[in-house]
Amino acid sequence: MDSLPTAEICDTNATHLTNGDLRILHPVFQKYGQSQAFSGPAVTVKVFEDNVLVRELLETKGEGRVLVVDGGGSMRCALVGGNLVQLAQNKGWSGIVVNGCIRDVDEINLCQVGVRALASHPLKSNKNGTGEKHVAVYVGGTFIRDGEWLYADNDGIIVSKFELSI
Ligand SMILES: O=C([O-])CC(=O)C(=O)O
Repeated sequence: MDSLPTAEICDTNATHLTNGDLRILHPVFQKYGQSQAFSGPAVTVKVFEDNVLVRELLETKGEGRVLVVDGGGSMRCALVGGNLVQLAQNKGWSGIVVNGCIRDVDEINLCQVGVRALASHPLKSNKNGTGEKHVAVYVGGTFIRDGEWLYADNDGIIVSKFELSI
């Protein structure tokens, strides 16, 4: 999916940056997948070392949305792997942002879906189904609410209260 350039969004939305309607995530994410730029309404999920809810959401129609997974920054297992990214692609998600780790990097890098995560980790997560869907999450130093708009490209990731146009 085509996306507005994040640098241009920042240049043309100074007021929204000041009042907090537009927030820039800390530049701590690695880039995976073929898509260099993606955007869409955020769907949020908060989990810890358990990815059952992540799969449940990716099994629904993506309709160009971006799944934001707050995994609490855990460096002890992967919340998303090649199967889930393939599923996301098949269901029409435009991207996945993970405050945590992913695995199957070589497979993910062949997929069209844009993926951002802190790091890769070879271990799969627990499968107990704990966590919360559609709650406000704190990722990359900013709150992200379900339904806010997320824009990611090679310069960074920003989140906006409203859909943006230039
Ligand atoms: O199922 C998982 O836990 C994650 C994974 O490895 C995949 O998506 O391929």
